[in-house]
Amino acid sequence: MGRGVGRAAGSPKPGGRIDSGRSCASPAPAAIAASVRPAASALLEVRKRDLLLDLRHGSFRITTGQQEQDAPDHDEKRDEEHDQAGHGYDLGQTAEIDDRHAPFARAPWGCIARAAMMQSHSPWTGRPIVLVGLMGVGKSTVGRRLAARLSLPFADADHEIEAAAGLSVTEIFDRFGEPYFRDGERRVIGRLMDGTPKVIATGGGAFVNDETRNLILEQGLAVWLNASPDVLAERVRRRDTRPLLRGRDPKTVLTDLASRRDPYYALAPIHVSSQRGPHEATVNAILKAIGR
Ligand SMILES: Nc1ncnc2c1ncn2[C@@H]1O[C@H](COP(=O)(O)OP(=O)(O)OP(=O)(O)O)[C@@H](O)[C@H]1O
Ligand SMILES: O=C(O)C1=C[C@@H](O)[C@@H](O)[C@H](O)C1
Ligand SMILES: [Mg+2]
Repeated sequence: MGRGVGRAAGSPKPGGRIDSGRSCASPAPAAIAASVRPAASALLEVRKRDLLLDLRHGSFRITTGQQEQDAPDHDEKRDEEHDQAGHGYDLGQTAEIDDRHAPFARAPWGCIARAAMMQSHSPWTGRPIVLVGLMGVGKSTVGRRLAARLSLPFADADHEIEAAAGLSVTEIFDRFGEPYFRDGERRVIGRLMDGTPKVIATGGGAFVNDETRNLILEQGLAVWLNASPDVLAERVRRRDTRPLLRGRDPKTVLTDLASRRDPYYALAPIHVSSQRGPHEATVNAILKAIGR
């Protein structure tokens, strides 16, 4: 079932391009290997640094005593209601700088400001802030809140693609296939990266595309939102709008995607972990990480 995107029923743009631009040729295996090698070595470097700066203590915890609830990214009113009601679990909730790639993993709250400064290799200078990461991590719902906190426009790449195509993401996958969606995604993000300050939530696979990733890294400030497969699987179960998960066990798929995509996401200069907890905790962690 697709997300409603305000299209004229039965009048998709037939076989047309989702956005203006060039078509995307599949990368040759050698090109993929060349792209992955620096990603893996970057990851290794970060891990080495993590070992040297061993700040592994407690966690920044917020307890709201309520279950984390669904908050569809396109339903702002409902999202806000959930926010006011409070998200999360009756256990301690965590929003922290990424626990594998940052030197201040699981640091107590008092350490996070200092740690965030250490992590801010690229403090925000007004470039588009681009959220990347796996499905369900919160790019859309956190991104919209982040934009509100910074008084910036917000754009959701998935929604932009849907609006341009007059079809939901699921319908685009079904009618035209994933390569067509990826091509549209690349061009839509190219259009969104217009140099003006804004927050952009990407689709989960966007940052894996070499051209898209390079554009974001060159012209934006990429923030990797990360969460454990358990947390992701809980979140994505709430909506049946992700074609890559249809009829499959979400945790299995997300664990597999994480192993393949994390080396790419790790190339983002800012890493923020979004574990169980309110969206605002993740927003706060991002703001600290980008020096705001
Ligand atoms: N602290 C939190 N951080 C992020 N998401 C949360 C949080 N608490 C609850 N959620 C919920 O997780 C679900 C997934 O979030 P969202 O749709 O923003 O993910 P996404 O990264 O945009 O996924 P996709 O790549 O599929 O678009 C939503 O229902 C959202 O409300
Ligand atoms: O991780 C992915 O590949 C995807 C994530 C979603 O945001 C959508 O872009 C689409 O469902 C594909
Ligand atoms: Mg999204």
